[in-house]
Amino acid sequence: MDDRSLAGELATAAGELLLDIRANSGLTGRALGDAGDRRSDDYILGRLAQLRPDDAVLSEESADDKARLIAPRVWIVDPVDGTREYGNVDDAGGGRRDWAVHVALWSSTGGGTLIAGAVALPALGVTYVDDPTPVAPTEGLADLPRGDKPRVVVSGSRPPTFSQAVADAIGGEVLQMGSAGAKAMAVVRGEADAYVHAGGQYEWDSAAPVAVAQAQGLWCSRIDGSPLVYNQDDTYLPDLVICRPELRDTIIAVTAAE
Ligand SMILES: Nc1ncnc2c1ncn2[C@@H]1O[C@H](COP(=O)(O)O)[C@@H](OP(=O)(O)O)[C@H]1O
Ligand SMILES: [Mg+2]
Repeated sequence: MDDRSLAGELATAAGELLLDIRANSGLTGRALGDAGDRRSDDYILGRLAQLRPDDAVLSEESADDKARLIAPRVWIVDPVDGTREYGNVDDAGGGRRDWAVHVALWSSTGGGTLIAGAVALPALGVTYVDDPTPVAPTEGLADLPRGDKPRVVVSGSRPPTFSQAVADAIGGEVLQMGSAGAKAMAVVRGEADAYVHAGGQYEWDSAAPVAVAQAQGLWCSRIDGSPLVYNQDDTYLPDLVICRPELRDTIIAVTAAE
């Protein structure tokens, strides 16, 4: 199986596991988030060990083996992105939909680049991979259908200070949503036009979403316009912009000034 298909299959299967735990474990909140993180991590890393035994792995939920710094190929995994939203479950076993599973593959070729990625949105039953085939505009992740105004999606719990300034610059509005993967896929799905973040994040929060968004021709960078660089010793990668390419200059003029 090629790397893209494997990324997609692992993210999808981990998402199904997470839905099952959410519906049947009786857990909620933090305990559900912890159980989901652990089970999804065990599943994805177990499968990678079987199917790609020579590759290194960086995962939010496993100890960081620094052997990855000299490895030619590194899988960058977030077993549950939007853990807080995943744990937010209602009595019917449903709940919030803005959480994701991230599986990306980094290669040292050409100075280091993302060569595959998949973002599953299990609560919506969809998985996006780094495929250039255009994604048809799709509603269903945002609570409200979009109107005429461009939309900027930001963190619900830690929105950047410049959120409104970015929205004003493009004549748009701010929409809060959980999960970096869900927000990036909201841009891929056409439910939003830009995702901006600042103030803290790690490589696993953005690697797979960026691999998918880049394949769709979206602009992805740090808020100062510089490239996002992965598989670093320090995995802290605190800010990003993912947007429609025609909005890039206007948005980065605002975010770079912060
Ligand atoms: N200031 C910050 N510092 C560290 N991580 C942050 C952060 N803001 C957001 N994140 C991480 O980015 C992901 C998306 O956050 P948000 O939903 O707020 O947009 C979450 O990942 P996890 O759910 O995998 O922990 C969250 O922990
Ligand atoms: Mg995350």
